[in-house]
Amino acid sequence: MTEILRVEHLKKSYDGFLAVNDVSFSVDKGELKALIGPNGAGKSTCFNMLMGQLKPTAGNVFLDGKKITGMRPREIWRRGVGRTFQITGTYPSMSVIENVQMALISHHHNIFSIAPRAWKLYRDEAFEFLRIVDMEDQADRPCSILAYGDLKRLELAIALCHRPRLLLMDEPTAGMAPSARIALMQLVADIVQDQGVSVLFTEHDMDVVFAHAHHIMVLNRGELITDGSAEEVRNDPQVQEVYLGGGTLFAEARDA
Ligand SMILES: Nc1ncnc2c1ncn2[C@@H]1O[C@H](COP(=O)(O)OP(=O)(O)OP(=O)(O)O)[C@@H](O)[C@H]1O
Repeated sequence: MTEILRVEHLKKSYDGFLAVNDVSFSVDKGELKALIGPNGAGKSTCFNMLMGQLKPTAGNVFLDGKKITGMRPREIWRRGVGRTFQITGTYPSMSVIENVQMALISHHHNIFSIAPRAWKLYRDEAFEFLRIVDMEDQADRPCSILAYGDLKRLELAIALCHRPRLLLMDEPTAGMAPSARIALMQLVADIVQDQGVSVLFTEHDMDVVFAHAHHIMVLNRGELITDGSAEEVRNDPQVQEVYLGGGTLFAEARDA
């Protein structure tokens, strides 16, 4: 497999406190990889450095072999790294398809196409993206009345409009019912397989992680303690110590 993302010796210190300490890993093309760890392990800090929102204290990030460390978020996004957030960012006053059309207008650099003409633009293409997330029958519904799980799927369609080669998903199933979580991640896994996009995601729900991730990395107190298959991670004594020996993650998974 060819790697799309390489992270080398990444470090982030907040006033002397090492939130991420010497983390190195890679993500392959077409890979669905999870970054897990207890609360405060450094997952968001790591994501924010990959996306350019935070400047690393040390270390480097390479996309397709090119150094992107220290680049602005927009430049990293332009190079093909997309992101979805824990809190969805759709426009509630618009319909489902209009939200996708807005993303396509931005993708095609057509931001001067102001309404009313704008709503005719890219409608067929928008339908294609809604089809990918199985929402074409909801195209003309206002976003404000969508169920939370549908909003998440819409957000995924919007992220795909920019044809990301790598998608970073920060707790994609946060706030969802357990059955809806599995369904959303199944959709993501299908997209990875059908579109060849790579996905790196953080997640607290272990059922979701172990059901879908090709590989799993475990971060604990800023350090990467393992990076392997579900089987390797499950049997890793350090991981068992973190989660069974007083860590919070298994408890959260059980209570979910
Ligand atoms: N801006 C900041 N200033 C100081 N400390 C911070 C800042 N942001 C995060 N931290 C600390 O860095 C550590 C890692 O935080 P981070 O949010 O990256 O963890 P996380 O694994 O994403 O946690 P969670 O699962 O709860 O979202 C925590 O101890 C946190 O308190």
